[in-house]
Amino acid sequence: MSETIKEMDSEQNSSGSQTTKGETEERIRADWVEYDFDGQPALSVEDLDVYYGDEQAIQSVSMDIPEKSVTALIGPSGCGKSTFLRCLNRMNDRIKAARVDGNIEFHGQNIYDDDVNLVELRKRIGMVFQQPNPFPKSIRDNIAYGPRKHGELDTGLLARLLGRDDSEEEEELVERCLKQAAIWDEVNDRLDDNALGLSGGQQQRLCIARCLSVEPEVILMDEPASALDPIATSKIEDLIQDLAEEYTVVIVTHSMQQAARISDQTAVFLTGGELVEYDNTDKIFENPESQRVEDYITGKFG
Ligand SMILES: Nc1ncnc2c1ncn2[C@@H]1O[C@H](COP(=O)(O)OP(=O)(O)OP(=O)(O)O)[C@@H](O)[C@H]1O
Repeated sequence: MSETIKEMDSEQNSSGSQTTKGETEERIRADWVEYDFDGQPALSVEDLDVYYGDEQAIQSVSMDIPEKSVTALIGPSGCGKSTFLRCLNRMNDRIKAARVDGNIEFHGQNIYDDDVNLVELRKRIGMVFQQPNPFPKSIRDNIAYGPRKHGELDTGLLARLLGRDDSEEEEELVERCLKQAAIWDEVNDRLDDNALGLSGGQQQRLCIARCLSVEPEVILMDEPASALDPIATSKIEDLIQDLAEEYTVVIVTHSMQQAARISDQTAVFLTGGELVEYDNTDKIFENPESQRVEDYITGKFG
């Protein structure tokens, strides 16, 4: 693998002539060691390229993301981890300069097909960001907002008058999501308080509970603990591992220790948006195939 990368860096093939993009992609694929896992992929990424204007941020990435497990995306700053993560629920569509080529299959459909309903897609593939971003509303409303918006909960005066008040269902949903996100015990006596009054770690767990309220299958997390202290981080890490029993979690992290602690498989991206190695987390950290990955993990660069 490392030889391939060196060759690619020089942009010359063995006969000394310039390498075309097609040849480069072919070589990435030819050298690629497929990550073999038991079970089903939740998402299958094939030949993904992402450009911001003329700059390529992701280069011909293919990978299957196993369901109900934690997949960590690691690599040095600017290597494309967040860009890749945002492709998985089409958040890059919101960035004007971004252009995405390739396929990402979710339940047999390419999420980049024209007829994909983005609201529905992002409901099934939710996202948690680096900075906790609760709505400036009550704790209860943070959880109930999504289901109300999607028409799954009907509450309030009109609903009561029409005899289809879902207040009881809402109470159950709020409790279930807050319990799943391991924050119920800390907030159950103040559900009507403003969420902005919670600590950073509590706000982040509330955001995870909010994401769960619309019953996603996949949860994308972009450095969800990087703004938190070690105790809050540890709670988020425990929570992520618990969630992976039911959900597929994909997490971008700058912390190799965190990836090693909580993930089942790790994908290592290196500069230029190449996915250089993707394997079982123990294998990546103990015996990587690629010299460049070993150098990165042992701190020789990055
Ligand atoms: N909205 C944008 N517009 C233009 N270029 C962008 C945009 N977002 C990212 N990039 C560029 O794409 C490349 C990959 O960025 P990205 O944020 O995905 O990397 P990263 O690995 O997540 O970095 P970090 O670890 O620092 O968050 C970088 O060169 C970055 O400058």
